[in-house]
Amino acid sequence: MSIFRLACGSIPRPSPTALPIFSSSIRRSQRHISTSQRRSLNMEEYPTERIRNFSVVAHIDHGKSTLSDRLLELTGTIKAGQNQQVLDKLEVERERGITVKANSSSMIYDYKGDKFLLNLIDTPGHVDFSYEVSRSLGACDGALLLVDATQGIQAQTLSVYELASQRNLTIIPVINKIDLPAAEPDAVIEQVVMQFDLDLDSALPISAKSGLNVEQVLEAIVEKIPPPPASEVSPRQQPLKALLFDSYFDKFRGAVSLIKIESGMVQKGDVIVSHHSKSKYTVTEVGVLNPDEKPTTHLQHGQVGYLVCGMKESGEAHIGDTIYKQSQPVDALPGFQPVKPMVFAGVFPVDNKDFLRLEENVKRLTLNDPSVTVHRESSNALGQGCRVGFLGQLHLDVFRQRLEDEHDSEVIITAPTVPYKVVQGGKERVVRVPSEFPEPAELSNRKASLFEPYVNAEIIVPDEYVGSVIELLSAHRGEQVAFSYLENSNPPRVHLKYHIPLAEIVTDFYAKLKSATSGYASFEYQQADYVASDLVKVNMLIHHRPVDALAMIVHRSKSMDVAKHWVKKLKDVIPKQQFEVAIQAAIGQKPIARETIKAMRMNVTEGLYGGHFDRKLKKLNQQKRGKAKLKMKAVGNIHLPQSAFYDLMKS
Ligand SMILES: Nc1nc2c(ncn2[C@@H]2O[C@H](COP(=O)(O)OP(=O)(O)OP(=O)(O)O)[C@@H](O)[C@H]2O)c(=O)[nH]1
Repeated sequence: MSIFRLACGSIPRPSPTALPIFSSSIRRSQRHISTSQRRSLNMEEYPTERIRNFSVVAHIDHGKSTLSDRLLELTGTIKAGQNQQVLDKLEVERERGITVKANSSSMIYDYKGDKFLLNLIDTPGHVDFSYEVSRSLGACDGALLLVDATQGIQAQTLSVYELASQRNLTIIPVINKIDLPAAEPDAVIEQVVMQFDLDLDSALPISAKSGLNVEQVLEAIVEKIPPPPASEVSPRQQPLKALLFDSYFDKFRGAVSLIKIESGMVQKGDVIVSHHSKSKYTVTEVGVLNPDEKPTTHLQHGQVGYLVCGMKESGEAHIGDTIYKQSQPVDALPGFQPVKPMVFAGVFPVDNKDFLRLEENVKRLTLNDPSVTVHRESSNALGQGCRVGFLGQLHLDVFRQRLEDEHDSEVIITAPTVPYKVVQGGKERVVRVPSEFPEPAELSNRKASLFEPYVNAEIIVPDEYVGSVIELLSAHRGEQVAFSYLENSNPPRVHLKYHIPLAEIVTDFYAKLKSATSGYASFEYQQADYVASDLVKVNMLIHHRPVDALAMIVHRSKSMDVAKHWVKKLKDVIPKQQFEVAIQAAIGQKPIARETIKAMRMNVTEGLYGGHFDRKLKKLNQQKRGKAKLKMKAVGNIHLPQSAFYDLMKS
């Protein structure tokens, strides 16, 4: 089951249209320090029983990155008092204070006289990035389930718990932010323990910010999370089997893979094979992230670290791949579910000359993100561009921001569309661009049937807002599946389950939910099924000519609202002409909404003073006749500048 989620923070936070993602190439390449500057760590000192691989999972903003910082400080991995989210290295992550890319760091913890190697894998909180959470958990034996003591369980707490328990991970509930006056640690502990059927004594109330009780978290990691399963045979005698769970790109060394060794060992000079591509590589370096790269003598059974082997393209480091030694072939590990993009948008340069640069920038940003797809697309109105597929709206917004932040490119991103299915002549095809949508004639003859993707959504909301949330969901064509109260919640909170079209939640749903609940709702979704649907394509016509880049596929019940909204928006950005301009929205040939931009009226009587009434009248009549001529001449001559598209899509 592929997982697609979108979360709505329960604390009001910056607009979701400005959040970040993708490749960690920039961040991680900064980690590379020349080998001579680094001392190798002897991994023989860390047999499996002294290793703990764990993750921190939580709803957004519940404090994962802050807790990670404290753990790194307490173990002396980073200097205390830096008070910055060490694992959030992307500019956008720092700026927005959110994690968008899973990250990891190893730390050495002295516990009762023994040294333990703790491998922490930080995960992003936003649900669009939950594939990152899922694959990070694949490298772990346990997870800290972090819950904000002022907010209690949120929609994503439920989903990350689900992901962790599916993988049979040991879960330690950690109740954070107990320093806040609004914190209710006892109630939240009870809520978490009851909801997930956990041991009451296992819950740890902490403040990641002040460090209160964080030492206990380290102790619990060692005591409660099991070490990776031990093997009877020494790692040197076992065949190497390593799971590639993440990668980043370094411009000097190529793709650097993050691996978990399931069996055997790997060291510099080994010839390894990718199970996925069967390509062979010679290992040039192995090590751990501490949090910067620290080379090690080798990596062995149970350990998590990085591996450099001359992979020139980031795509060669295939996430979920199994790595083995050339001399000892092994069966592949289960790997990961491939994630499919569910939101598609056209990305075009504001200036057509910039296309190649834009394409290169888009590709660079998506290098390390296997969930993104990029294909060339051309539009009559916008010229050459790319059609990019994302996991969700947030994923798209993050991409846009990173493109603008890191590559200094202004881009036009067309209205997002979801993948619809068309069954025609017994054949099924997926439509990701409105231009591929069947013509109304084909639909009216019942030669084609249409299906749209639905999701299973979960919302947790204080009961005072439940009425407005239900209203919002039904306005977005959602159907209620379940309604229940969360236990031990004060104020009472409702847990809603809905079946809702994906298209309804990829536009402004998130913002509406936040405003309807003052930010107190949490929301997430999983891809569900395809349902037969009465869909239409709405074409936008400017001065009777269709503008392909503005066409949209919508449910028939929404077509009128969408049409009115877009003709109005267009009216606001198209400059006045010397003739009247019709802006229409149409289904097939049939217009369903119209706005008119009145002609620019020049004052032709300027300079005629006093009683020249006849001359004024003559001038005005001349102007009228001139306009009629102009109107005819100018049919089809409206040129909508790219900058107008930019304003249109931004507004
Ligand atoms: N008062 C208080 N604030 C905290 C505590 N832990 C985290 N915070 C604050 O909560 C906010 C969110 O913390 P993060 O560590 O960025 O949360 P996160 O879960 O990593 O967020 P995402 O990466 O966006 O999912 C920040 O403003 C932190 O300073 C705590 O124990 N007490």
